[in-house]
Amino acid sequence: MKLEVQQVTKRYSNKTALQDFSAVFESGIYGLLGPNGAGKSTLIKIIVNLLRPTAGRVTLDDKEVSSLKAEYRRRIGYLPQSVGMYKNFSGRDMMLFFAALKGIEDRKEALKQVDELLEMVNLTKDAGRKVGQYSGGMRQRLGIAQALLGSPDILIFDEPTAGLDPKERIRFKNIISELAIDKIILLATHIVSDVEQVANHILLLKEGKLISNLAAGQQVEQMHGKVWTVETTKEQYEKLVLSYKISNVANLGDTLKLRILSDEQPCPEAALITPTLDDLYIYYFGEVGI
Ligand SMILES: Nc1ncnc2c1ncn2[C@@H]1O[C@H](COP(=O)(O)OP(=O)(O)OP(=O)(O)O)[C@@H](O)[C@H]1O
Repeated sequence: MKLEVQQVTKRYSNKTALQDFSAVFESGIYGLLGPNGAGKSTLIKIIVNLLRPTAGRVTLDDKEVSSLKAEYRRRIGYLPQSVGMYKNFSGRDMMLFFAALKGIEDRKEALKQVDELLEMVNLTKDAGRKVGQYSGGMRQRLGIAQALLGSPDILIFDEPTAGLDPKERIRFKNIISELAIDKIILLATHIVSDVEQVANHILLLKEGKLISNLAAGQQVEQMHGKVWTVETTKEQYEKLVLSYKISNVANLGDTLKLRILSDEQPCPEAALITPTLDDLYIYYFGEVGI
């Protein structure tokens, strides 16, 4: 299975949201990382064939996805940033409705899948409650469950952990890891920890351009020799922050312990340390991805 995005550009009137984006997705988990407005949702909508690119194309096993229609829709599970739901439906009925949209016609099969997925996202005991009474996190979990209906072999999640508490975030990551065999999974997020440890590949998207696409380990590897630690006074910190990107500041009482991102040693006392994906994010995007 090979999903290929070929030189895709998307312009919205005077805004270029995506510029000449190319990537090949084969089975594995791909993390698409970028700050708000980077173009992640635009790319995803183009991949799932909800939006037409201004230029370029998307193919699945060399066939253009726009020509595959229902066949392609059946193979895709998609969690948009916001899933439309009927407030008066129970969680289970909402899922049965999604199952019908997905083309799962056999009622018994639909019920089986719905109950399994509700269990998977920890909503079994709330399955009979109205969706209108669900918390944001519960609705998000229902959204995740609907994406998994029909066991699609391509799963695309836009900001999947929005509204989830830490325990549910871990649960989501475990679900994804278990499902990953022989599937293409794409997770778009600005939250580094969403893709850390779970993604095999990391794509960095900045202002509509793909700036890096590497195996997860290689992404972090490229930061070797660029991450420094140093203990400073507040005054020294105020000087360093003007010239360097700082990925973390720990308050030690009288002093501050800094993580500095720099190609050269920022000050004589600075020592090199092992980089993380957080460091990479701040190196490229200059902001904290929490
Ligand atoms: N329908 C639209 N019309 C005009 N501009 C748009 C439209 N949709 C998105 N944009 C712009 O395109 C750029 C990319 O937006 P997009 O939603 O793809 O980014 P994103 O990385 O998903 O960000 P976020 O996480 O905030 O959704 C942004 O500058 C956005 O304002």
